[in-house]
Amino acid sequence: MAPIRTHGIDKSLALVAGIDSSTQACKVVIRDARTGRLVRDGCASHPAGTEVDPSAWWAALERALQAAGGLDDVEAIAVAAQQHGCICLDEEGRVVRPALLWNDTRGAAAVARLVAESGGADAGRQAWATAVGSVPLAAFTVAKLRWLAEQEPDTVRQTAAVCLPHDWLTWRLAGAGGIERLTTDRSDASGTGYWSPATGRYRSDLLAHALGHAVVLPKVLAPAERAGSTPAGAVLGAGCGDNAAAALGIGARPGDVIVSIGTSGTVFAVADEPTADPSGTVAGFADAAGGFLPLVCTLNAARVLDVTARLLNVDHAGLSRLALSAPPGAGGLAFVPYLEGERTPDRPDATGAIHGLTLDSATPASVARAAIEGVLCGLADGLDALMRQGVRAERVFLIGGGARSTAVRQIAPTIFGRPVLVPPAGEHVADGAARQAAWALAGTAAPPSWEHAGVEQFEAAVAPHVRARYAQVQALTAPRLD
Ligand SMILES: Nc1ncnc2c1ncn2[C@@H]1O[C@H](COP(=O)(O)OP(=O)(O)O)[C@@H](O)[C@H]1O
Ligand SMILES: O=C(CO)[C@@H](O)[C@H](O)COP(=O)(O)O
Repeated sequence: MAPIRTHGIDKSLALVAGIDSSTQACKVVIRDARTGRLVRDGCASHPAGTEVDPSAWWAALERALQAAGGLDDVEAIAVAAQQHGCICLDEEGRVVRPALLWNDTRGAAAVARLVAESGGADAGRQAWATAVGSVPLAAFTVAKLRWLAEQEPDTVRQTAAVCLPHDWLTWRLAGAGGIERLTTDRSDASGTGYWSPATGRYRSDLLAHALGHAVVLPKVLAPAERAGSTPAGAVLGAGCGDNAAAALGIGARPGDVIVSIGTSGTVFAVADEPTADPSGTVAGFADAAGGFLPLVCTLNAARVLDVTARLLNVDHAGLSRLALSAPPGAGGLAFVPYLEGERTPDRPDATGAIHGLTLDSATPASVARAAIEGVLCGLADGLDALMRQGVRAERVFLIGGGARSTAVRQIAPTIFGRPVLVPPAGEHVADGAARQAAWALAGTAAPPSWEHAGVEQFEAAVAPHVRARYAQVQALTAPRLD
């Protein structure tokens, strides 16, 4: 193993950087590699939209790094990023078209056809779950490739390599080079739809069938393996998907379930065994520590809270106050939050709805409470689906931007029917990437044990009528007009 570069200072002061290139923003934390102590941080926003030129992510990374004081004294770096995003590169490593993101639902029909080609809809779902641990939906990279094959033959002709946001940023940090130098990790590879967490191998045949020809794919690195180094000599960790990074960031262990309310809503568990759910509800992902990360993802989470606050002309604190002033169940109001279509359940063309309006329930407080309850009910359905896959849920953590909301913290246990643990507000995804960087730097068998500040536990009486009401109306939504 290469000796740790210490720049002539005490080895215990080695710094590592963790990057979270998520949907809405790029966040950087710089931490002490040994203790995990936060030294400095930075953030920069990303453009809106479901397709984004990766150069915008690079520009945001540069701004976030500058805000975080740069990398000159940093020994190792790792990048976590939004999963699934499809970046097509040509032979020279040039980006062929803007990346298609996880929340771009245009490939829904194309991927349904792809799945059905494996023996019909039901047999196809079983075949894909067996092959790659997941039934691909519009979010998956393979769905985007199939959509491109149907819609953009020129793009497909130019495409020589396909990679994900964290792969591309890591490759750029390493100074780019040829497409054969691209790397990824198990967690992000498992979101492509053409890599199997159970076998640890690509299914390049499935990719070639979707796209129409074979391409260069990033080498899949082990959790603590190095992806290379920056031109300045800092070690590059393998990087990972943002959900896997969050698990590493909060030090989750088997038996833990994490509910994240970010741009996406996710419910996922650290597990010792892979899953293969033929219904397509649970994605059978890998984690960033050598295990597995069965996951349910919804398209509508923190931004539902953003938009409801805007609708009610309040800020997030105001939304919390309003929501907590209404009773559980919001006087019969149920908010189905499918504002961007939905991934779980698979309803890409759905819109949102508010049901149960009466003269009494039509109040800002009821709308605020119903919006929060609606987001949480979708995630509670996800937790149930995980448990049907045999996942243990001994502790439930709540993280992501939405977990900063007092109302979300207090209402969550009424919906999940169990206490929820909330770590101190922070950038848990970037923290996980930083911990992975420290692991790659140390070259040890296990990641460094960083101290985690105390979690806060929220408990409340379960309100089963809220989920019952939501279940009654959840399918009653209008399709999009466009
Ligand atoms: N106090 C709060 N209450 C509710 N939502 C919040 C609060 N603070 C931030 N958010 C929302 O959380 C989201 C960002 O969460 P984050 O987990 O960082 O998302 P991502 O990783 O997808 O970029 C934004 O939509 C933001 O408006
Ligand atoms: O698609 C998924 C998981 O399968 C999303 O969780 C993305 O990884 C985006 O994450 P955020 O930007 O919401 O953190």
